[in-house]
Amino acid sequence: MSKYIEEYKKEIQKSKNILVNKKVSIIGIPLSEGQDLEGVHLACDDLRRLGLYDVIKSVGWDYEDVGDVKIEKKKMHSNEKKILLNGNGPEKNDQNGCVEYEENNIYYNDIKNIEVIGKSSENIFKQCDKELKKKNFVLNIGGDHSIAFATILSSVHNYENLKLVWIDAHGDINVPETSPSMNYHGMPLAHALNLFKKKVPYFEWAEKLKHLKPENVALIGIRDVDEYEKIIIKKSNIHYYSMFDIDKHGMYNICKNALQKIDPDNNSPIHVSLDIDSIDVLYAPATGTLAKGGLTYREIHLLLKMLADTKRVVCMDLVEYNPLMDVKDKKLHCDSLPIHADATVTGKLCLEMIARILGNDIA
Ligand SMILES: NC(=[NH2+])NCCC[C@H](N)C(=O)O
Repeated sequence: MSKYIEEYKKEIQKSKNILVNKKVSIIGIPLSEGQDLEGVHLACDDLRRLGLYDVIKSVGWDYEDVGDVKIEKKKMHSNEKKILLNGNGPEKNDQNGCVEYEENNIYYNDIKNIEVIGKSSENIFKQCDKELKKKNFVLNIGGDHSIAFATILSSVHNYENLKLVWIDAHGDINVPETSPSMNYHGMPLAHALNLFKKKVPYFEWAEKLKHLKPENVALIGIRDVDEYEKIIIKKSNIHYYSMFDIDKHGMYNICKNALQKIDPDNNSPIHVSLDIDSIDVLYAPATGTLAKGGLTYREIHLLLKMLADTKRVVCMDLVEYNPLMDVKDKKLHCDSLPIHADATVTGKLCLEMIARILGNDIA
């Protein structure tokens, strides 16, 4: 065995996860209002059906499924236009008990479905906070990437010095002024970094909470980034690694470098936010914003294994899997996890990745 591999193995043997119990809290978050397609809200139930519990048990972990977070429905407002057209502070309640936002420049008024997202995010934050306090490994199954604002703030709230590894084809770091779609799932990283210039309706609950610091963030896998997003990424002081960087240096070196940058002392808790669209269409066809040239099966597994080897991952989001878009898979000889025989391609990959972040090794 080469010296390289021996050294790596020695290094990881030293560490032990003292941060979490060997128990996974599963939180289903069927929020799909951050983007335009139907189906992403079905992911958590789909993974439960395909063998989520057996997979977790088979890699030596216990689990507690706390069910799905309540997704708030949009209320009927007495003056609907007022709420969407004006972006103004919560001034008064209408007869349905709804907050109205009156005209001024304090609030963003045009982010799509922001009432549902803002109110549901408060529920996500609370549920996540409760599970993190149990010192379990918290697994948040989306839903679209909108869920990450609340899950990350919850991790930041519970773990001092939290580091974030965001794995994605996209930056998700648009601010409303630069967003081409006005879909919130393209903005949660910017929001968590507190880059928004105005307030966001229905997110008042988060205003006093600690936000992320850019030096604690590594963004890995980007390849479909909007014009202005590129500028935001460069100016923001986060550490970022595009597919070109991965091609050039290899995933092993990229992961080592990213961890070294965000956590030079190797002792901080890590939150992983994993968007399924980081992975190539070939291995993960079931997602709404597909981008060619993504991570290979080997690369994503290597990355997750190396993160698991830190023994400091305390929370993971798995987002943007849309079961309605998935395709049939065939059983292979090497399939060893207890995954249901009718699992589809992306669904099966999601379960394999969950096994990997919990420390299950590929031979
Ligand atoms: N989480 C995702 N899939 N994000 C895709 C974002 C696409 C685009 N950049 C936007 O802001 O609308």
